[in-house]
Amino acid sequence: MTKSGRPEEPVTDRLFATERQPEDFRFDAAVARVFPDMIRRSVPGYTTIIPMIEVITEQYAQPGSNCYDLGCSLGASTLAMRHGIPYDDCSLAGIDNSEAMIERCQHYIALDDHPLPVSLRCEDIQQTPLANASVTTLNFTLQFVPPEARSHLLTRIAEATRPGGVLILSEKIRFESEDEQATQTRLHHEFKRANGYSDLEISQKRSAIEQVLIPETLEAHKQRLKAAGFERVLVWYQCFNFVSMLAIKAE
Ligand SMILES: Nc1ncnc2c1ncn2[C@@H]1O[C@H](C[S@+](CC[C@H]([NH3+])C(=O)[O-])CC(=O)[O-])[C@@H](O)[C@H]1O
Ligand SMILES: O=C(O)C(=O)Cc1ccccc1
Repeated sequence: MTKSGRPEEPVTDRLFATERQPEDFRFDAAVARVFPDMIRRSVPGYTTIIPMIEVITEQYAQPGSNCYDLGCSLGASTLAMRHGIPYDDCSLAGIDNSEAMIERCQHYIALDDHPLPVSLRCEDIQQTPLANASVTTLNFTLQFVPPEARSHLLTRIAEATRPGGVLILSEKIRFESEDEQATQTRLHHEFKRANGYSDLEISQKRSAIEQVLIPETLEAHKQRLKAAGFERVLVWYQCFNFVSMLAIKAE
């Protein structure tokens, strides 16, 4: 933070640039500090998905409902939702279990001059209470929840969602076909290289996230969302192995 309590100017992600001891990736203070740069240079489509979350929120928010951003990090998706909600009687909550993220997120929310209040909670999304929801966002967060806990969370979200409400679910995915998996992974790595990451950075980050970020197939996501209680699931964005889905509750 600067002396004025504002987050400093964008910081370049060099966390994996020098040789490190293997250690699982965590959303700690070092990651929170470089996060805007890291996610923009690492996730193909992130800079398109954020403004589209605003567009989708505007379409599906319902008056008098609650909107949730689960795994809000520094609040990029939260702010997109805030700007999309066209009613002043909606509530918006951003939830993340990383203290470092929530602390910095408070500053970004405060810097955004907008009348809709945002409540930030440092909580595990697997336990956080959800009710009367119209739009819920999981923008690259479900992938960090243990696979065996994903159905329970999605069922809680579906049950808390009003008729006609939605879940925006963005995920890194894997592919059934070994060939496609190899090609899409290579293209993702080329995207990272084009954004200035070295081979060492790419390979050390890959090892660090291996046990932490568990991708599933698009088919597995679709089936589980339907079993959880969503009527329709569509893919509205894909770039390489990164997709965003819209899961819609029956009217
Ligand atoms: N169980 C959990 N409970 C709460 N938070 C969690 C949990 N597991 C992980 N997180 C949080 O989920 C966030 C995932 S980042 C989201 C980007 C954001 N949505 C964006 O649009 O900028 C995506 C990425 O880094 O690829 C991190 O802040 C974790 O602390
Ligand atoms: O960097 C990667 O290779 C990813 O798959 C995306 C990512 C982005 C931010 C934190 C963890 C993983």
